[in-house]
Amino acid sequence: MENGAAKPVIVAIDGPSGTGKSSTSKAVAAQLGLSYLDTGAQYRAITWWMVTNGIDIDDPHAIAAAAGKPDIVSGTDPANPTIHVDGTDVAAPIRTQEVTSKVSAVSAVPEVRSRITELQRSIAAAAADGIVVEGRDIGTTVLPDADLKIFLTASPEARAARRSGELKGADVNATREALIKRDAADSSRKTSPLAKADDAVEVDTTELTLPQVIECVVTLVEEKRAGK
Ligand SMILES: Nc1ncnc2c1ncn2[C@@H]1O[C@H](COP(=O)(O)OP(=O)(O)O)[C@@H](O)[C@H]1O
Ligand SMILES: Nc1ccn([C@@H]2O[C@H](COP(=O)(O)OP(=O)(O)O)[C@@H](O)[C@H]2O)c(=O)n1
Repeated sequence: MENGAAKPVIVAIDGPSGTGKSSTSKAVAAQLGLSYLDTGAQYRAITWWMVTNGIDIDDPHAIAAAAGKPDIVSGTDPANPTIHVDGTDVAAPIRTQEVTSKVSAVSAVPEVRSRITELQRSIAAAAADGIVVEGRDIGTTVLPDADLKIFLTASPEARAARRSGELKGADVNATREALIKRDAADSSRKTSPLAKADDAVEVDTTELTLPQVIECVVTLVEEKRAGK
């Protein structure tokens, strides 16, 4: 692209839980003036709706039949990301232990994935200045033509320590076991599992501070933009 208005840049950031996807993506988007989409919040929101409406989480047919019902709206300002279901602000209830323990089962259902994937693609297409989209299958399935794909990793110990620091007083071992179980479910599902895209840049954040990870990703985006 010639000098002038920059082409919208699409950045995909994937990886397991606690690797720093949300914190990194929000900060990178804010620094570069891009939109931000937390796709995990969308899967949590549809899971919250299923739980609230008494759908049997152990019955994939019941989940599939209901997948089209909730209206899920994501706000993409990195300074104030929002998530609403049928007009209700669900930012807090989607983070409960109950939703966290059920989200992998709901998000494994193909009808749920196709519904949410379509929503994600339309949000990305509407982002005039570009967007940072974080999740599990963004580089592989949702936005395979993204300008830059990052795959964040970290040791299970580091991830559990970060998460239990957030859930004040949570036992690190129990948190670690729950993370490992959720990663295994997310990585082994048939439809669009958690996976690194072949052309993604892998960044191991175990020994890095959050500002170091942010700087690394900002530099990679700027290099991509300069190379266009
Ligand atoms: N490199 C890092 N070093 C230390 N703590 C981090 C790092 N990256 C993220 N964190 C912290 O770990 C927690 C989980 O990060 P988050 O961005 O929510 O991860 P994810 O979205 O991958 O689950 C947050 O409290 C965040 O501040
Ligand atoms: N693109 C995505 C994002 C999340 N998910 C699902 O949603 C769950 C919650 O994602 P999240 O990003 O909020 O999880 P945390 O890493 O923040 O704990 C994951 O464990 C996956 O089951 C998915 O299937 N695909």
